Amino acid sequence: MVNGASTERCQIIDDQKTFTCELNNQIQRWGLQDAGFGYDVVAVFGSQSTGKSTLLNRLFGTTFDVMDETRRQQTTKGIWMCRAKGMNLMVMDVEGTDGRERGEDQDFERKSALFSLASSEVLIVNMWEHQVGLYQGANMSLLKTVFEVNLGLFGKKAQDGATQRTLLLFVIRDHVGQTPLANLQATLTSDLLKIWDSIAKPEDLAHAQLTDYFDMSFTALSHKVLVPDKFEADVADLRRRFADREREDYLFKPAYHKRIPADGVAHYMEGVWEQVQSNKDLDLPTQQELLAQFRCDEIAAGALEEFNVQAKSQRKPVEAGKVVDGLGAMMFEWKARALTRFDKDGSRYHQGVYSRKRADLLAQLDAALAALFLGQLKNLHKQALASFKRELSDGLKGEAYSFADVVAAARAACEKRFVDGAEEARLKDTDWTFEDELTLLREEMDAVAVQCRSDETKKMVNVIERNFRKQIAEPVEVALSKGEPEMWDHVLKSFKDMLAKAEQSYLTKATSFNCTEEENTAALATVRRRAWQALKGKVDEQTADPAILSKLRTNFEERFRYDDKGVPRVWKPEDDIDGAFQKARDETVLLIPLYAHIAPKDSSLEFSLPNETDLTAADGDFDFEESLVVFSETKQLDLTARFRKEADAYYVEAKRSTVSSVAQIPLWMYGVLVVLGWNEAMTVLFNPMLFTFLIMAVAAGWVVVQLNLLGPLLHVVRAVMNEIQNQATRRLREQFAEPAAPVRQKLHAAAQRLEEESVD
Ligand SMILES: Nc1nc2c(ncn2[C@@H]2O[C@H](COP(=O)(O)OP(=O)(O)OP(=O)(O)O)[C@@H](O)[C@H]2O)c(=O)[nH]1
Repeated sequence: MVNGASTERCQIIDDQKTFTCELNNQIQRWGLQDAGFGYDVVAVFGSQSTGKSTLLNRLFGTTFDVMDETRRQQTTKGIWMCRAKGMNLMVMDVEGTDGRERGEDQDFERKSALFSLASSEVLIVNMWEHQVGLYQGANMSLLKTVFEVNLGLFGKKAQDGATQRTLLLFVIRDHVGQTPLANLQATLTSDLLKIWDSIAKPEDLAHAQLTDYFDMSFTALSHKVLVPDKFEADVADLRRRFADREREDYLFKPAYHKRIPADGVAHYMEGVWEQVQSNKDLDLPTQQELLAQFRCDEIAAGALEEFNVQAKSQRKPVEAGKVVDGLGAMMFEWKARALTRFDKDGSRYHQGVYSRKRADLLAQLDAALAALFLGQLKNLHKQALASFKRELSDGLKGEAYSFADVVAAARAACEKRFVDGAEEARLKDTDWTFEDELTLLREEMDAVAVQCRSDETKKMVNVIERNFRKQIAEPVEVALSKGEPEMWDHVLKSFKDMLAKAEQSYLTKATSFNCTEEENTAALATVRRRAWQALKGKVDEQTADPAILSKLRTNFEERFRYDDKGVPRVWKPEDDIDGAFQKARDETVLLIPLYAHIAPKDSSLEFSLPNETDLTAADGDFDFEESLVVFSETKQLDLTARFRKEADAYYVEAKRSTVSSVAQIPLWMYGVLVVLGWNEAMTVLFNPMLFTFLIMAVAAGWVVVQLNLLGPLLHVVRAVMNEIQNQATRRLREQFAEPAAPVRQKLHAAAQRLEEESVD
């Protein structure tokens, strides 16, 4: 047999007694990885070259190497494994015993037998018919050792009290039929019982029976060479006993199964082999626990890896502050998927270990998800607070709103959104809560509402002040322009009426704000003070220098220039201008002290502002008593002086108007003019040409005036006059310049002559 690896079979333990690490992959290639408990293992035990590989190949369609007929030499070395054709069955071909190649070293035989027993459900004990009854030939000595060691192995009862059973299937080869199978069976059974009795048993298992641990079955196969057809038929029948679950003599009974899931077989066998190798007593429960730990860790790691990939996809947005829709559903799915994956493969292993590892995995999953949950809560909190602010500012637009209703609606909506989101993200099977976050959110929303209320109150006070300022302007202007003794009464009455309305409008609105008594008191104080300041502002504007002087002037004019009936006076020389002037001036001057203090005649109309201590800093310092003074004493004197000067001008003007009327041309002068100019007028009227000229001049004048051409005409006339003047000047210069030229020439010639004479 050649030790070459192939895809079909796999050497799990080589002749150097090393376990291969390829088995797991091979099981995958055989397609048995996910078989769970739905697979079986069978091994063969027997002397070398007794047709073991041949039998396995025929029975299970495996591809184990078979010895070449011509060379009787050991072919199977170590232990090989192959998947049976058409069955979920792993078949182990074990190196034959009594091997000449290994001499007297029975160590490997003992180990491989132990390993086969610990791993397989059915152990085929293969022997020639003639070996039956022979102690050495039938490997009875080896079986004795195996039984002994196995008592330690199988003797330990499982937690449920059951023992691990294995079927020993004795296959007698080359059965010629001379000795019936029943006889051979009886011989073998008695030999086995003898061996069992002779082995050294632990004290607590002194009465243990062979049948407590092993089931035995016997079958004979006809001679392969002498009666090949019969041999084939026997093999086929035996094959059916392995394959057909319906048969009564079906060999793979559930009791024989080692309860190792297919995906853990490789690891389990490796562990068993290590223990066999280290010559320790095999402790299968411990082995199974170790295997369970190893496999559960592996399965959990696989599940966790997939889970982490899924969780990572949402970690970034959550960390970036985004609220991930449907995060709870996703987390539930990832978690369920990881647990299902773990349960599917892990639940087949040792239950204690499985439960422990499942709890570990669950804790890891929950820890990873809790971070996402907390992140989502934080983001929901932020989002809820932001939308609360937004909804408040949207709801508080316009005039017709109830602050309390807007706040309550926004608060309920945002809280609901937060709770819904948090509830969605919370995994029901955890003890996660979001109460603290909700409490915090409520507190923050309250703080925002309080701040908003304060802002709104301020805004409202500002609006009231603005309206007040607009409304108070007219009554103040009207009252102050008259300058009557009761003007301050009118001003303060209007002021008080308007202030009452303003306070009422504040209180109406404030009710919906749920403002506290202190807040209302403070706001009303501010309203009163601002209203007073608005009034004072208007008064100041109306009593500024030009305005007050204009008012005094108007007042004076009314007294001086109009008579008692309001008719304008035309001063005559005989009128008492001085008396009227003095009276009007003095009466007007008396108005200055009236304007100087805001003081009503009716004391019930007096207004005062208490000394407010709770006014905000923005309102600044304010002295009410000082605000009642419009003009100081000095200012009054100044105004009086300035007014007097202006009044004097009126006096002078009045005086002048009488002088100009005195300087008028007397009427008789017009009579003299008519008499003296009578002849000239008659000449023009009765001369047709002059009269025509007169008519034309009048008509031209009328047209010029009608067409508004007087300006351009004057312009043209002026230009023509200038030109005439220029021309005249030029002509005159020329006239005087011409006679001077010959004189200059004569003078020039005389001068030349004189020069020449002096040279001579
Ligand atoms: N007489 C007889 N010969 C057989 C039978 N089965 C197989 N042989 C022959 O016995 C020889 C050994 O066969 P193998 O199947 O290689 O035997 P083996 O027990 O696997 O041998 P090792 O792996 O070396 O231990 C071969 O030449 C087979 O043809 C049988 O039922 N009767």
